Amino acid sequence: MAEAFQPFSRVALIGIGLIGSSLAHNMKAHGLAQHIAITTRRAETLKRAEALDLGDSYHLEAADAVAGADLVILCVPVGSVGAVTKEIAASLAPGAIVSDVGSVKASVVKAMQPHLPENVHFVPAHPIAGTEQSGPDAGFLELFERRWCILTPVEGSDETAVERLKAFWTACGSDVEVMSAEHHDLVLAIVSHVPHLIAYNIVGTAADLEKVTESEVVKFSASGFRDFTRIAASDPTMWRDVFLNNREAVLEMLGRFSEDLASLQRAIRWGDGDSLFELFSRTRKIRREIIEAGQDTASPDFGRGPKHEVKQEG
Ligand SMILES: NC(=O)C1=CN([C@@H]2O[C@H](COP(=O)(O)OP(=O)(O)OC[C@H]3O[C@@H](n4cnc5c(N)ncnc54)[C@H](O)[C@@H]3O)[C@@H](O)[C@H]2O)C=CC1
Ligand SMILES: O=C(O)C(=O)Cc1ccc(O)cc1
Repeated sequence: MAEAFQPFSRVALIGIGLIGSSLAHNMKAHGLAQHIAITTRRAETLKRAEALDLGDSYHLEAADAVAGADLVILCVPVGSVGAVTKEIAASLAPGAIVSDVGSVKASVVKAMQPHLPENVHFVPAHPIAGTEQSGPDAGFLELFERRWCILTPVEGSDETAVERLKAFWTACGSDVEVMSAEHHDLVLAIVSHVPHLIAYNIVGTAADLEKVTESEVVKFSASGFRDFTRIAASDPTMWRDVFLNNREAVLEMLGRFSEDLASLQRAIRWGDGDSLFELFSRTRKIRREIIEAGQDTASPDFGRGPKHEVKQEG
């Protein structure tokens, strides 16, 4: 896998939650970096990262971590990337590759790019791999295996830097695809962001109803509802930032979703079983195609995840 990979001499990970710590596990296991410098806001999280032996050096100042790094990866919520980039800009080494892992891309580019010096290579990235867990304990080596990682190079991005980052993610087990930030945001709105919103909404509605039905909603909830509760347990800060930063695409997809929901409502009202059956058959086929492609859920519920109990941050 990583045989031909030329290791980075120093990789700075800014933020050491689920994604940052999973990257650290990969860099260590596959020898992708000679030195891993870790930085995060809170001393307690940094101490936990050190206890887990995720890196080679630990810094409370992001600027200290990025000094001399040839790869810098921001692994923080998308609402924080602008402020973090501003903080590190003056300490970045000439020629460094600067990347991120944010679930939204156009707003990340807009927030980061103005702060970056001309002599670094900016290549935004998004691994389509995760779980509902967060914090440094949540990461695991296999997270990115056979998952997509999307790169959204900006205009004039250095080709060698893009290829280098592609090789890095490939060495982490990912299949890499390149597209524009805008296209990424539209696609992810429907396959990831709207589904999370639906989960937050249905669990919220059920929780409100619980008061009316005296706890019976949760007590008798079948597996369909339980699957939604896993997704609705995802990190509130991260997902607040996703919706605030992919507003247009999410609203567009929600409009389409609401129309289709209304037509289902009509089919039920008028006893149109054929329409219901046709849709449910189509969707069952999609699920089977996903399983066949080996892209089923990354949830620990499905046998993937850290072997130890996950202690949530904060
Ligand atoms: N959780 C998931 O399933 C996935 C998340 N992502 C993206 O990855 C990024 C990180 O997400 P997770 O690792 O899940 O989050 P997490 O909550 O597990 O970790 C975030 C880390 O960033 C630190 N942090 C927060 N604000 C900071 C700041 N201003 N400066 C320095 N450190 C700061 C936190 O202390 C924590 O260590 C987000 O942008 C998210 O959209 C991408 C793919 C999947
Ligand atoms: O846990 C799940 O079901 C996910 O959908 C994980 C996930 C969350 C956010 C991303 O940007 C990519 C993947």
